[in-house]
Amino acid sequence: RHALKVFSTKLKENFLVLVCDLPGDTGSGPSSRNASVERGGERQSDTSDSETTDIRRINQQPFNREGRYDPNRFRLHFEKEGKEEVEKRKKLAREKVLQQVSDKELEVDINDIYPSEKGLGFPRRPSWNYEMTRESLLRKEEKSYRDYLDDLHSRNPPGSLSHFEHNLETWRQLWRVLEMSDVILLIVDIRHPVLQFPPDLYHYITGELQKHVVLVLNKADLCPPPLVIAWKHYMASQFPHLEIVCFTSHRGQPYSTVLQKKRMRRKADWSQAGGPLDILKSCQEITSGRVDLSSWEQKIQRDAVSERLDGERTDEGAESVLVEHQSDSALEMSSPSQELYKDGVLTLGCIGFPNVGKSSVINSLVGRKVVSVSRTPGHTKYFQTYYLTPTVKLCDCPGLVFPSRVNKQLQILAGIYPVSQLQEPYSSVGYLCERTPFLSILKLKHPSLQENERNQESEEPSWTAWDVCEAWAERRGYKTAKAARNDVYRAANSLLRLAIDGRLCLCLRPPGYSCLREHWENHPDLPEIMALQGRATEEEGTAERDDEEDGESSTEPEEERDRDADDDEDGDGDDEDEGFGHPRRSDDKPSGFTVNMYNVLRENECE
Ligand SMILES: Nc1nc2c(ncn2[C@@H]2O[C@H](COP(=O)(O)OP(=O)(O)OP(=O)(O)O)[C@@H](O)[C@H]2O)c(=O)[nH]1
Repeated sequence: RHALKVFSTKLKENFLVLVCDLPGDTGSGPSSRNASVERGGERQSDTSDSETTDIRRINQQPFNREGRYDPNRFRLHFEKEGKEEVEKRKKLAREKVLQQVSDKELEVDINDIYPSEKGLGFPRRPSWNYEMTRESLLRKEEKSYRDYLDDLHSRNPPGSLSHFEHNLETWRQLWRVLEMSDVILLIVDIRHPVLQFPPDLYHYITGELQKHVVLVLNKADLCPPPLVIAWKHYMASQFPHLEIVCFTSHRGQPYSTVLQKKRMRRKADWSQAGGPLDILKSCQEITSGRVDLSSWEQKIQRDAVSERLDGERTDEGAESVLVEHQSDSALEMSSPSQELYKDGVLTLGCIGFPNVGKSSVINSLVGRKVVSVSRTPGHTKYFQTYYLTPTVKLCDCPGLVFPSRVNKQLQILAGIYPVSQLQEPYSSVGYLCERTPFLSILKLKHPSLQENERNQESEEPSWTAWDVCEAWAERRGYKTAKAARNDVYRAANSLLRLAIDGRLCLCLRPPGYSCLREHWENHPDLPEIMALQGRATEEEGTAERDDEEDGESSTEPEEERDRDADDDEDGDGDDEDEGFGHPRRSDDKPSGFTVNMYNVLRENECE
């Protein structure tokens, strides 16, 4: 920490920016996160003072090749589901015939996800003073947290709440980030922003804390531009104090195919992101001259220039950014900063659900890869601060799942749960299939049909979620090890991953979207959104570049792949010729909208 302080001071004086790892930060010090692990008495726990036997810990701490504990993984703690409920859902997935839902059902009102009368807040830090001992403060926090849970459960009958974070330590990190930040970047996935925007958090920040929230509508590349605009307007109408920014870290990418997924990982280029300048503009608006943000603006410009010159940024040319790793002791007896923009520095806090792309946003802002990126929810490293420039600091927070009334199947499709650890993936597959034209995209053959019946003109049999998984297993050749039967569990996992990655894309819509469709499809902001997505130019150039890259091997670090136990490398990588289109529903006719987003991936790409 001493070394870091020295660097921090130099940083301010000379604009010397360094990447710095704490030498002793292997978890052996008494105040490190590993100390928490030791305190917890279990090597693999990230501690929850509020743990009960009803908690399921998700994301087993992985061991790397040498079998060492990885301190950077933060585990989600969700309430265990009853065996009975899981079995019931499995049965339903085998029996219920899938029916396409109406477009109206894709429209989601935020008040249905977070009804105000259900007390769906988040746990607050209880008051404290310097007279209290550390132990008494911790006890008070635990009690307050238990009271919060009791209240929540008294207002919401069993089974009605979504999965949500039960690890008090994660909430403590949120408190700390809220305390030390001047402006909060609340990051959501544009495909379903209302699932990941807890109104209580917004009201707390803008009301009680009197701070600003910048809503980052991330992964804008996965959503048709009219829908991006419609969501932006909806959120602005519901939450008038928000600054709203659209963002993508995968700018100019065609809708991904299985092959493309690997390329995106290999070619992660953070300066390609669309949106950093808009975040800066929002912050300029908010700070209105109280912080000198010119160094940030220059950094963004330099990043853009170096990208144009080099095509690819190298570590040598790129600016490095100092990273300060906060220990858990930093979460304790600290006083909330009352003073905004202390020492002329703007502190931005990054908050969001798991998998919304927080790390990718941070990487894009920082300009080089300092945070590992993972598809596995809950992967963000523990509390870290990035000194972006002498006057701009970024604070990271682990992925947080707030309680809501969203249905669990949808929640899983929104990527909050490590798919490989799902007890029952089939009902989520059913939910997905009822909302996407899965048959035409996946080109499945019903398991009840014999090979010779394939092309016969018989009536299409009805499908259950189980049938879909079975047919997908058949198509991909997923077999169980013992009996060489179709591996439906693996198939279900694979389908869910396609959805989470946006390759079998389910986008929710704001209320009234269908009625106003034409309005959004002719909106004057469309060119702006398309430019952000990097789609204003034709995809041809990208395709050429893709071809050149064939056969290159991934440069993703080995450990990174090891850590992603959730990845289905072999499964997904097998069929490099396969791709899955942005689903086109019956009414997806872009009237008057000249660039057809849905044509970007044609259905026959699957063949
Ligand atoms: N298509 C698309 N995918 C993205 C974008 N940003 C992130 N992703 C993908 O989303 C997944 C999650 O990204 P992360 O940046 O690791 O998300 P996170 O919010 O930090 O996740 P946690 O560590 O779980 O909290 C990864 O597979 C990313 O490649 C984006 O702008 N567009």
